[in-house]
Amino acid sequence: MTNTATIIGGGVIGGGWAARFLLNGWNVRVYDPDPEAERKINEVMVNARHALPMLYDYALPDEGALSFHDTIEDAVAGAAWIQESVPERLEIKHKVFQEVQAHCSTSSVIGSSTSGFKPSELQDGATQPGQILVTHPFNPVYLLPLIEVVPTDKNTPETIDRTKEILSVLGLYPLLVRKEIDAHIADRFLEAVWREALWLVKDGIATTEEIDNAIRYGFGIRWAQMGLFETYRVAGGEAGMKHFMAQFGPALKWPWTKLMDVPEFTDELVDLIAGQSDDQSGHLSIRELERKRDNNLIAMMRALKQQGNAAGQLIKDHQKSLRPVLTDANPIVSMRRTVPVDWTDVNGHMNEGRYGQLFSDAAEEIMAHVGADDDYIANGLSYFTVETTVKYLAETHAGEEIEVHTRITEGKGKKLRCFHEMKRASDGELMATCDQFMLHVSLETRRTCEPADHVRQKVEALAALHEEN
Ligand SMILES: NC(=O)C1=CN([C@@H]2O[C@H](COP(=O)(O)OP(=O)(O)OC[C@H]3O[C@@H](n4cnc5c(N)ncnc54)[C@H](O)[C@@H]3O)[C@@H](O)[C@H]2O)C=CC1
Ligand SMILES: C[N+](C)(C)CC(=O)CC(=O)[O-]
Repeated sequence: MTNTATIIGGGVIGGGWAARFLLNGWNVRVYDPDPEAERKINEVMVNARHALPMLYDYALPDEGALSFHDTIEDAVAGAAWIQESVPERLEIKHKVFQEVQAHCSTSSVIGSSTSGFKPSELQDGATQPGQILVTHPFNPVYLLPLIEVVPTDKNTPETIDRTKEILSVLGLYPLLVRKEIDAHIADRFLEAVWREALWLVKDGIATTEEIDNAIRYGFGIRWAQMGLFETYRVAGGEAGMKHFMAQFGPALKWPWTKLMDVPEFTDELVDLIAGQSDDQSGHLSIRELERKRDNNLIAMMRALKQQGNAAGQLIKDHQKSLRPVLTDANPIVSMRRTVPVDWTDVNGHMNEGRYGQLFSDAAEEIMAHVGADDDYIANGLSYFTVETTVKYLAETHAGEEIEVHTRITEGKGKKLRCFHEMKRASDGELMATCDQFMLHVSLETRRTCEPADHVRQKVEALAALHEEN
């Protein structure tokens, strides 16, 4: 039987929750008095359907059914999970819980998206307080996995387990907050950074864009892969966390922040932090952690490069200056590069799919060399590959430098055939070959056509040169 979730309040966050449930095969019933709610949720769904499936290598379950309801009573019928996402006002949330609990099953989980209220404040005056707990998400809920689960002692261990279990089934990461506190864990950081940023803007130190750049070109990328403490453990060098705290401890007394209410770095606190850091990361040496960090950063920055975003666009621009100018040799060295970490697979070597990428990139360099460059393509002419034969001859691994040597083995009219040899740069060992047959096309009709004269002539000249093998 399909599970049912009820979303009370279908704004930014409620819409994200609805999408997360629907795309994981749950039926979703929405209650929101705003007449625009249905349109807004349907718009969120368009983005979510585009985004969430791309995270996975396998298809998601069939989407659940979405329905809108005029009353809370109707909306909560049959719901295993009820997610409250109404505005951050305690009196509105209390009123909603009263009505929800008057009609829902006593076995439903009632999660609140509240950014900052403590669960005990939410439970205050409730008919069945133990049914309500904080399940605080992060925008966009359909993509970001963190859910802060904040219970009180009124919630039974069974309720907490069930909550965590359902969230996990939805692909979410339930982080149990062991003690309730205003704004939970993550929003306390966001608040600290937000408040500092407000001061920097107000005091004319930085613009909003400069602040965003300070985050996204540097520590923001770092945080995404190692968080705060593991990052600082590595920053302590071989001596680790204790050294980091000894070095930067005095800064707690310096005016490095507007938030001057800081804890004293007593021996007890230093030992507590260093001990927890050892438990968390002590199984890896600093060098291993550095390697892990670097591999993560490479994978993330290469993903950002693909999207042309901030640090990724920077790499893209810089890489233009690294692009070699090809020369008319026999063969042409069409590509020289290092195997990146995200090209390897379960066997620890370059995945066969990436050979296709490598030879395709080499072919693009050859295309540009014969005049089928970015401007030519922008004018509606290009080459499409119609056949490739790849032979895998020796393994290659992340970090290895490789070259592609290319010969044009057929170059007449619409036809362009390349024979690529992938070699290890250090000793020239042949590692793979690719016989690639391309046809010249019009990007308008998507059908073959004759190339422009200058391209045809260049292709023919290179084919003649490469015949002399
Ligand atoms: N926007 C954000 O970045 C995040 C917000 N949250 C929390 O999620 C909750 C909702 O915030 P948003 O979605 O941003 O607000 P929002 O303003 O986008 O959506 C609130 C929705 O609740 C509806 N609503 C108002 N009164 C209602 C009622 N009595 N019954 C049912 N629906 C009602 C409104 O029509 C609106 O569609 C808040 O508690 C907020 O702190 C949590 C994480 C992030
Ligand atoms: C600004 N905020 C307090 C509403 C932020 C959150 O609660 C979490 C998020 O998505 O940033």
